[in-house]
Amino acid sequence: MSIQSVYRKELFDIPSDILYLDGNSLGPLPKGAVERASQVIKSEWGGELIKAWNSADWISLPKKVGDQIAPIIGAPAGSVATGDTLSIKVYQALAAALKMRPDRKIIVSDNGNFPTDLYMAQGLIGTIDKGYELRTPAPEDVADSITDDVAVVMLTQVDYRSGRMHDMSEITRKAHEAGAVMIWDLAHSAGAVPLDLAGCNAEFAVGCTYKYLNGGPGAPAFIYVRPDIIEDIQPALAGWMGHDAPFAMELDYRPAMTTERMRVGTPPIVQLSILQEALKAWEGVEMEDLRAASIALSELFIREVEQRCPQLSLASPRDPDSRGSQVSFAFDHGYPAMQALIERGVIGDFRAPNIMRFGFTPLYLNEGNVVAAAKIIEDVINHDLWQNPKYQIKSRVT
Ligand SMILES: Cc1ncc(COP(=O)(O)O)c(C=O)c1O
Ligand SMILES: Nc1c(O)cccc1C(=O)C[C@H](N)C(=O)O
Repeated sequence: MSIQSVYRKELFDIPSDILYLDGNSLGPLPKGAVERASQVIKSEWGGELIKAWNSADWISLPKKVGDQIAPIIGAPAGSVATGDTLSIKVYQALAAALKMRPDRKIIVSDNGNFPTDLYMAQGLIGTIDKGYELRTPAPEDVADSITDDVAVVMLTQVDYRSGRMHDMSEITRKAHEAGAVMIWDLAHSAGAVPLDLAGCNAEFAVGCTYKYLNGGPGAPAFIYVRPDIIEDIQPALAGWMGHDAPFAMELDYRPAMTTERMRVGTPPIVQLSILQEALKAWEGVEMEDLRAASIALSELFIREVEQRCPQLSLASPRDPDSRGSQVSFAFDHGYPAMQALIERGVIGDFRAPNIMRFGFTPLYLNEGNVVAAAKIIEDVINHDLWQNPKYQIKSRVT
């Protein structure tokens, strides 16, 4: 395997002066996206008006896109529904999972989870009867926290700050042994690491498509439900698009017999079309090859940065098998340093309190880019370029 085998930068529109190490937060623009969006807007919406639900088959788009995502996450066709935001999908999965264990009240997550997942859990248990408890042990204590009274284990596989990766099959096994339902958030995994959802047997998985899958800002989220349990799942957000016959306009909710029951309302057709176009970049990509390339790039980056900048300390697991597709360094002046890097064309991001985060996306990054980025990081750190007062103003959102 060579890094070249998955490299297809020609499919993306990335400014030539940018070294983009933030595809773990927002993927770049796929070249076909503009034409596709314009076709959907001008010809389909503009020309066909409401007829396009049939003539352009908008109605099937959420399912078609779910089937494109399925092989990337190791799920069978028909098991992935798309739409809404990831926060919504977390809520739906958790609500359905709690219904599956009515006699249990404990949810286990971890204190490294992305805040929205914890907030959705807090919001949900605040609306149902009292007695539910959300436990957030340290990630390394999760396995020991899965006791026989736990209803649901809800984790993000790859930690958004450090890139530390939970062992999906081992934790799922542990959860099932304790009689708990397992939910995985794959926001930082889908398109980043090989996944075998079917093999790990988890009941639910959710994820977003604007990171490694390059669907664009606000791209629809996805939800996987293990096919053998779908008919017993009671959707908490029982929207008409999850109904078995939405256009029958029945007064009572009757859920679709597939994962489509996890859909809620009208699908975002323009974003879904862009995502469908973006997912073409994955055709012919073997996830094992992508992983090998991701590890090669990440290892090279760590070596280069550690050699050049002893002031930065690795905040990701050193063992690549315990890391997703990102590398983080802790630096007390991480915020201004990242601003200085961005101004010099190296785009990563900063996460409080001191994490400089860099994503490795082998579809459009190669070794040359990694070495070039490390040289610019060396310049910024070793010449204290971050000390310029203009970088100290905390004006950036991300
Ligand atoms: C693990 C995780 N869950 C959820 C989200 C966000 O969800 P949403 O797309 O609803 O903003 C993110 C990132 O934004 C994330 O990293
Ligand atoms: N979803 C985002 C947004 O709407 C604006 C800025 C950043 C994001 C992100 O995706 C953040 C990301 N989940 C993270 O890992 O920090």
